[in-house]
Amino acid sequence: MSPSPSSSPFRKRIFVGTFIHTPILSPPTISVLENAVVGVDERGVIGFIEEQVQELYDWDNEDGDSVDGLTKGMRNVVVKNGWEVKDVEEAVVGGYDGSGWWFPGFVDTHTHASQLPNTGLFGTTTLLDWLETYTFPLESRFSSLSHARRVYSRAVTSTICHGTTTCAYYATIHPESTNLLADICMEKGQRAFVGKVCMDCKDTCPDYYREESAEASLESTKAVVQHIRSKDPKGELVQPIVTPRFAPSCTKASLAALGQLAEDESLPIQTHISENKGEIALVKQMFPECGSYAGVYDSFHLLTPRTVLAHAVHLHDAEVKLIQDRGSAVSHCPLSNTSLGSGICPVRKLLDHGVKVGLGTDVSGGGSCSLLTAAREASGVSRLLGNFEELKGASARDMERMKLSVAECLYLATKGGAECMGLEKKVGSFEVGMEWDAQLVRLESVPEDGDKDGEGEQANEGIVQCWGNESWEEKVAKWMYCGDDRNTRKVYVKGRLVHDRS
Ligand SMILES: O=c1[nH]c(=O)c2nc[nH]c2[nH]1
Ligand SMILES: [Zn+2]
Repeated sequence: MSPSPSSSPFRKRIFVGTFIHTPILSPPTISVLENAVVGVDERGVIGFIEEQVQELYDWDNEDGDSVDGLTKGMRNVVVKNGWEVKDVEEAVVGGYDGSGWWFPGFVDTHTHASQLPNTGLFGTTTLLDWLETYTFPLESRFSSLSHARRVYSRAVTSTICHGTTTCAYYATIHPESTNLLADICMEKGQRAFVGKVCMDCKDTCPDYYREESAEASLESTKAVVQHIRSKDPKGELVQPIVTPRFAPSCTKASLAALGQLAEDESLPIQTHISENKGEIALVKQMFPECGSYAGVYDSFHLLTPRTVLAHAVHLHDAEVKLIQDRGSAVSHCPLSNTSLGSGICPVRKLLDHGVKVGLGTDVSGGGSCSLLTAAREASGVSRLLGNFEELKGASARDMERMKLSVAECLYLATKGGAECMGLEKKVGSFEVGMEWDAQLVRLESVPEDGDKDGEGEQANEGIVQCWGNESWEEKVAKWMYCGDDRNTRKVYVKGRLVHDRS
């Protein structure tokens, strides 16, 4: 049986090696803690962090062999921090040869677990015809629980294998299969936000969704909230999230009821905003009295400090200001924006206005569930945006500022995402008191004096190689630009090992 979110199936552990994280955005910083030990207690909480520990890897020191698998340096740190060595279950060593490091788990602020089977399918469509052609028919199949189990098990496993320790999921309109998605996250140990999709507007939703009324949508959302809270009352691992699909899918009655529910129950909210110009025109036509797309959500009390808005590609300045005033966040989904030809989200502008920004994979608009790929794409499109601004006559300095650095992209993938989801005190960086949501990253280490011409060695085709002369910052850049799930060797959530590829 899998442990409940609050149970404690393990004892104290120490994690050893190099720890890299991006704890601050301004100035963008890749912080490297070498020869370090992180102590994680029975609750999965970081109890201490010690850097530059002496005799850390000295398994055969003057005391003879290591005691209980802990070297003298490790034991000294444990005792110095008030723990007893006998209470430490194990020392998990990550990459002491310079080719591996511990990194915070990724926070995916926007994806659709139900759309996994359509990954890579969009043809020549853009948002509105893509929804009609590919997405609505696919999602209608989730009235079947066996179908839902098959897809959701694979979706959660895939994101975990790619280092995603927190994920904000859209399910579908079906409450039972949405509950199942939440159960699967709990079983597999992933931190998650799970939302039943609300879409009750008869003019914009397909015929086979006709049974969804504003009342039904609200009642089934409440049922999902209750189900998740019955299993995880404090939301330690999985939380419900109010999910109006996007303004055009919902009636005013439904938007109003969902805004009220979120307020009454202090629930987070996720939706889409300003992704595509046709969508924006539709919103203007459906909600002329609201002034703007962001104004629609604001009118229905759906713009809150716990709201995450996916895409935000074409916002007007006044909308950016409104979103910032309300403390809402943006999930930047660069791969999806590119695939569906939606445009490029001006992330620098959002950050300059003080809007919280994280990254989303947005499967299946996006063709990969990897947040590492999203970080890479965020860098790529930001560099292109600089060129577009140049065409519009921006200064060279402004053009240069559009580019997001490796440190910034990885910040968005970790701590930035945690801020969007209201989890910044728990996850996203390595600090005492935060929870151990982490991934062990390894590059392929190429031996300095290996076999001639690699003879006798199995070249690991395509995996990022580390030649021994790179700085830590360069290794991290190689990982972001060329890495994949083969580099993600172990994944922990709240101290629990949820993936082991080593
Ligand atoms: O990228 C997107 N994926 C969706 O499923 C969706 N629904 C509304 N708007 C959307 N955008
Ligand atoms: Zn989406």
